[in-house]
Amino acid sequence: MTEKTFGPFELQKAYSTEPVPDDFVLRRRISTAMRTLSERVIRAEVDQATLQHWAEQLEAVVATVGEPERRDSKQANRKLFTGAATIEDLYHMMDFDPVSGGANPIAPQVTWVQEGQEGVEGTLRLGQQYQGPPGRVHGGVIAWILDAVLSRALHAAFRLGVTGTLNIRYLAGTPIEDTITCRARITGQEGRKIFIEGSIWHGDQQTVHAEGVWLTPKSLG
Ligand SMILES: CCCCCCCCCC(=O)SCCNC(=O)CCNC(=O)[C@H](O)C(C)(C)COP(=O)(O)OP(=O)(O)OC[C@H]1O[C@@H](n2cnc3c(N)ncnc32)[C@H](O)[C@@H]1OP(=O)(O)O
Repeated sequence: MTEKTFGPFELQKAYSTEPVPDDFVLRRRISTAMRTLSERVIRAEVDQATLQHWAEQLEAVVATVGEPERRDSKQANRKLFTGAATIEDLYHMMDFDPVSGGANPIAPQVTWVQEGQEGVEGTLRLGQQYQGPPGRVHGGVIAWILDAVLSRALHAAFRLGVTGTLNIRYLAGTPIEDTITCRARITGQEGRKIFIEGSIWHGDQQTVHAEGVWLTPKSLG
């Protein structure tokens, strides 16, 4: 049987509907364990002997992993633009994303509840490792997440671009260890410049407003 292949506009749908490749089932398990571990060890009240034991066990895992060769993600990207990307290629492009990528151990996991031309909405919960002021999410982490959420609104509208400018207004503290909601939508376009706005909410309270300009590359615009 010929393997199914995909182009840029099928990427999002295929990623959410095709079966997860076997190796990504395992890559996601590894990343979930690493994310859980990083949340649990932060500020853990344990004795010196326990810390020593954890350090040795983790150093042993790092030594076992070594420095494996990596696949070149540019190749998968090129295949996508000619409609020749396999599901494995799509996972190599999407699943290591630093926000929401299931196979990236540092990626906060967003549950997308809406994705379309009219905008995107997702929920997430950030743990202790993302704390800035006590009980609140670090401002830089908020910018990191919103860059990805506003980019997602661009992709959901079948457009491509890179962040040119991202302005963030912190309206109130955003809590860690509770569910927060992120939203974004395209508000306008002038030539290659696409204007996007976004927000973070805790319940009914808006804690962050963001607006930015994304630039479609000259080669595509
Ligand atoms: C291809 C898709 C890949 C998707 C991957 C996921 C992306 C996730 C989001 C990211 O994190 S992207 C990474 C962070 N961003 C970057 O690394 C971008 C680095 N900067 C650049 O590559 C260039 O500076 C940029 C493409 C943004 C602009 O260069 P150009 O040579 O295309 O801009 P040009 O000088 O031709 O200006 C075109 C218009 O855009 C305006 N402009 C240029 N840079 C701007 C900027 N930085 N912000 C806002 N507007 C900008 C400029 O004033 C002008 O406006 P007007 O047409 O009205 O005169």
